[in-house]
Amino acid sequence: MVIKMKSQKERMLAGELYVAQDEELGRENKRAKRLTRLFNQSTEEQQEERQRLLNAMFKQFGAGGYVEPPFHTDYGTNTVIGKNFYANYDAIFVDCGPITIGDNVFMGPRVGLYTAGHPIDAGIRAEQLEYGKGITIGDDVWFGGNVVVNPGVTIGSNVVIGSGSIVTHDIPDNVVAVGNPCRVLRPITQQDHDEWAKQKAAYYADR
Ligand SMILES: CC(=O)SCCNC(=O)CCNC(=O)[C@H](O)C(C)(C)COP(=O)(O)OP(=O)(O)OC[C@H]1O[C@@H](n2cnc3c(N)ncnc32)[C@H](O)[C@@H]1OP(=O)(O)O
Repeated sequence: MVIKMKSQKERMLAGELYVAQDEELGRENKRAKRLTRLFNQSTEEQQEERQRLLNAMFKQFGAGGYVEPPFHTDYGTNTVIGKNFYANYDAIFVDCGPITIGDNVFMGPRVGLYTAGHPIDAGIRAEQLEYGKGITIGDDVWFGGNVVVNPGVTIGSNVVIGSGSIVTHDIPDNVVAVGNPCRVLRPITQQDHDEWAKQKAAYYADR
């Protein structure tokens, strides 16, 4: 009987300890570095080229999406992004674990999705063993600037995460959440809808 050893990539995506100094992972990391370098060096006149690079970079990049350079990611191939995505400058997606982002997600500048973790034990950490835990984000989420999302976190749908938040635990649907550690500030209600519908009506009446 032949017992197939799991690859470091398989271990990584399964959330198990793995070693990143590996041929397959090195190749995929190099590919991401090349694509992000080309993307980050592109100009505002090269929108078609930017879209091509974004489509090549991620496992899936939904229609109508845009990323403002500079952008950085470890692999890109472990990240699935829904429709109408927007990330402002300096987003960093460390996708050692899978990153899944729904539709209509907006990110302010300097948002970090960090799936990677290293052992708390210093001796084992120095042996280069590490792990990734996936991050999942629902539909209709707006992140303020400088938000950090930690490994293993799930954020629901129809959520606003305030600027500067460090999201260490799951966040449910239909809330504004803020702070370090990020906690639910309040629900998003019909009153929010009515207030913003009033402002929208005033905008269109004024054009
Ligand atoms: C796609 C892009 O490029 S976006 C551009 C970047 N923009 C940003 O980063 C702005 C993000 N906006 C925010 O963080 C806003 O504060 C929002 C949307 C979370 C505000 O939500 P609101 O429900 O209107 O909250 P409001 O401003 O009334 O504040 C309520 C309380 O929460 C606190 N609070 C609001 N935002 C934050 C925050 N980011 N971190 C910590 N506390 C906060 C307020 O201080 C206030 O506390 P208090 O009651 O003790 O005074």
